[in-house]
Amino acid sequence: MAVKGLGQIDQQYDGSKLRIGIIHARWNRVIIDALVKGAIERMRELGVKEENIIVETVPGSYELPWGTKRFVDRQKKMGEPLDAVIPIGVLIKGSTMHFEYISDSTTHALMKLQNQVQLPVIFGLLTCLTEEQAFARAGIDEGHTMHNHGEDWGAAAVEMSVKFGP
Ligand SMILES: O=Nc1c(NC[C@H](O)[C@H](O)[C@H](O)CO)[nH]c(=O)[nH]c1=O
Repeated sequence: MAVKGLGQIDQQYDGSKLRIGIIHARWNRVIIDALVKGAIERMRELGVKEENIIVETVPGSYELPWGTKRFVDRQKKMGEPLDAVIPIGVLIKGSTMHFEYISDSTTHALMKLQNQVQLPVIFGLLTCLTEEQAFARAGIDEGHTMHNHGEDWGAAAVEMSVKFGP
């Protein structure tokens, strides 16, 4: 069994009554698309209906906190409230401190957002030092050395919604 990662799901939660949002950044798009696909596939396996998985995008990871808040508010206003939301972004270290500042500020903002929106906000931010690390965590590196972390995020969204929903 994998030492790291979600390992065994402790039980199959029924996602058939859930509506879950995914909001993803558009930087590092090939990796993003694999993560989003993994999250959707896992949620579909857990019974979440295709029409109840709503996908939105923002320019980059730094826009995820504000975009997520407005996304949740908009869905509520439309009468189609979300049970959980999965912000997804891929930050890859460059030659400046940009990576550190966005990673740290966005992580804290997403954590705090849960209390503001009173919903599970799943942590879907990959903060990688190299492209290889990012490809591996999206399950699309040469040797498929790791599972697609998007699957974990989809499973976490369903579990948190079912266990701790209203
Ligand atoms: O710089 N690298 C990255 C990045 N920068 C853009 C930033 O998130 C934001 O969109 C702009 O600063 C405008 O506010 N956004 C990412 O998602 N991944 C990166 O690796």
